[in-house]
Amino acid sequence: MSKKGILLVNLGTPDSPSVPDVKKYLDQFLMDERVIDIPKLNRTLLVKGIIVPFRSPKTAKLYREIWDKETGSPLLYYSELQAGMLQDKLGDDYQVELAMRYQNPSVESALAKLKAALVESIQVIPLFPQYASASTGSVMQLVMELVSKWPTVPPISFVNSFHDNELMIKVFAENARKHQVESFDHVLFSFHGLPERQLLKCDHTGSYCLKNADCCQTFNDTNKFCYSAQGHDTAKLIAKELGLAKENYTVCFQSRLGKEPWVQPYTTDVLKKLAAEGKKRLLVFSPAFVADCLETLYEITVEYHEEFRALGGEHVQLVESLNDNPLFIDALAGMVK
Ligand SMILES: C=CC1=C(C)c2cc3[nH]c(cc4nc(cc5[nH]c(cc1n2)c(C)c5CCC(=O)O)C(CCC(=O)O)=C4C)c(C)c3C=C
Ligand SMILES: [Fe+2]
Ligand SMILES: [Fe+2]
Repeated sequence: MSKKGILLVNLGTPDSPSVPDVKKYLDQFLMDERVIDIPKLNRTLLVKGIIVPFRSPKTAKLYREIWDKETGSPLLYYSELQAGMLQDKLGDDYQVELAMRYQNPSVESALAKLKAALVESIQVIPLFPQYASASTGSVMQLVMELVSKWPTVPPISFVNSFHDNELMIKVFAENARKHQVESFDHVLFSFHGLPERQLLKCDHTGSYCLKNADCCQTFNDTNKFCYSAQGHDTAKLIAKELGLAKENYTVCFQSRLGKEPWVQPYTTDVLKKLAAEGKKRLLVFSPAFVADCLETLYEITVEYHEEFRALGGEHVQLVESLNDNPLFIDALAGMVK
């Protein structure tokens, strides 16, 4: 009997923390028309002429800080564990493959394995809880481009987002409890940032998102594909699970690239505000990711910690990501049709 194919796709990571490998990774990532969504000539000049040559040595240094001698990139390591655990959970009726949108294992190679196994259908689960054109949308586009060229196109389906998945919310809350939430002065939900332009593009009405200060803070039928609205909802659900009052947490956005406005408030501005208010200890969730990666293990754990201390704060504590938590694997299994 033929199997059902499951394709898990995360963002991607360089093959090694060397400058040439980081260059290759950033080049492929930032040349994606959904990531730097400007005309191709401008994108090429910006990415190949400025960002890749100047950013790669700096980014390679950061990757060296988080690279494990035995297991390599944390993002790839946890993604492989997740795929293996999901395969074990689903059993022989399924074939689970892992791919990275950028670099390796490539989406093309993972799809080729499913094709060779003559799977009867493919379900794609982009490993991003909140939908963004630059992440989920990009995975969907690439998979559709590749599969559309096959002589037999199998039944194919996509998970669009899972920002409110109950088991996922429980795992984030469970991971936070390990740090005694009540011992912190304030809690941050720091999401990966996104250019405001990309948020506006995903506003189907063309007249809702960013039209007033709190338009994305409530999740509703009009903004259900909005990355910011989904993020606020994820934060609200985790806060509810922990019994956190509204005044004790803040949703913010990190990792801005370039000079254009990105979704706000920026995490660095929130750190400044909280330090000025005399807050000393912060607990920080990063619920845009399902696995620890450069953005959590370096940007939050090292950079924001140091930044906050320099401002008079004492400690920034990261809440571990979903990683290899069996409940998260149950969550993934629950998404499988
Ligand atoms: C939530 C998922 C992600 C979205 C949406 C996203 C958008 C986005 N990212 C950049 C630029 C960079 N991101 C980088 C690292 C990075 N980004 C994500 C996820 C999302 N990005 C992850 C999981 C990681 C870490 C990967 C790892 O190996 O651990 C980087 C590289 C690091 C650096 O040089 O700072 C860049 C660059 C843009 C421009 C963008 C949306 C337009
Ligand atoms: Fe990113
Ligand atoms: Fe919005």
